[in-house]
Amino acid sequence: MTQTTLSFLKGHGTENDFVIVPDPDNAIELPASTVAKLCDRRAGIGGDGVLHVVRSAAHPEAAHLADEAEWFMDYRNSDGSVAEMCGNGVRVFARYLQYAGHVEPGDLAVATRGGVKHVHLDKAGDVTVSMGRAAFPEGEVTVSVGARSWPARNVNMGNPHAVAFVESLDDAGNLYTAPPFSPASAYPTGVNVEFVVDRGPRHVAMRVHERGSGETRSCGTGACAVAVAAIRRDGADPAVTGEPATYTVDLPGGTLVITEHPDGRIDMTGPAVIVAAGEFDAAWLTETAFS
Ligand SMILES: N[C@H](CCC[C@H](N)C(=O)O)C(=O)O
Repeated sequence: MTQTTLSFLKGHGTENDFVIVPDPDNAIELPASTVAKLCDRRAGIGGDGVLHVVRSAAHPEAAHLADEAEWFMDYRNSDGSVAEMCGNGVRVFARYLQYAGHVEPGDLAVATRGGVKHVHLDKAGDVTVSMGRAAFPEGEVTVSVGARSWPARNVNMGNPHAVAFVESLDDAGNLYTAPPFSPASAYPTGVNVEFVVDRGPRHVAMRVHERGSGETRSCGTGACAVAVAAIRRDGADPAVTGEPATYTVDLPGGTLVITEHPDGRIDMTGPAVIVAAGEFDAAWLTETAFS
């Protein structure tokens, strides 16, 4: 019996890693169970999420964006859930498009569930994504670890974030489970929770428990949420000062540089690496058990 294989690649941005599934015509079914299999670090390929690479015109959620962005990043968390946006994912997605010869280095647009993102891609080195503007939903929220709780800043980067400033990153505990938040109504579809400490002027460090993936080594939208929360805590809001504010965000997997402009636009700059390319057995993908 001839085996049918499907291509995949592995990539990461500050060690937030992804299984890349090229599928220009949107022909590969990716239910949550299949995504979880691909992301399983023992029985599968392993990753914090899947970047399903589809031409915008071939995907019902992106066809309306096809004139603006030829490619759609159909992002999934490692538990199979769908998220509106993945900042590290967009950088790796752009690097894949270059690796596959679909784009030349320079400026390109990527369609996402959080809208079209504009990317600047050099031949090698860092990638810059224009992440759009942060929103600050009303209402106080708190996050907890064990018996301790902290007030958190509610920030939306297309996806939801709760940003808590703490004394030590150890205060976050082991982050094996999602930190409880209150009120429950604040995040009806769950939330990415960031714990932040200061490292110096306009320099912070963070850990994150990501919705749908658990603790990751890095979160691009989370780094943006942390930066805009710190900018406002520090009285450096560019809409008030008229000056852009640039913050360095250290994560367990690397460093991202976030700039907020007076008009609210946020740029994120960081690495994006294609690690490997391979093929997996299509039959394995559809088997129900982790045999
Ligand atoms: N887990 C996130 C999506 C991935 C975000 C993160 N990997 C990034 O780089 O922004 C969510 O469910 O909203």
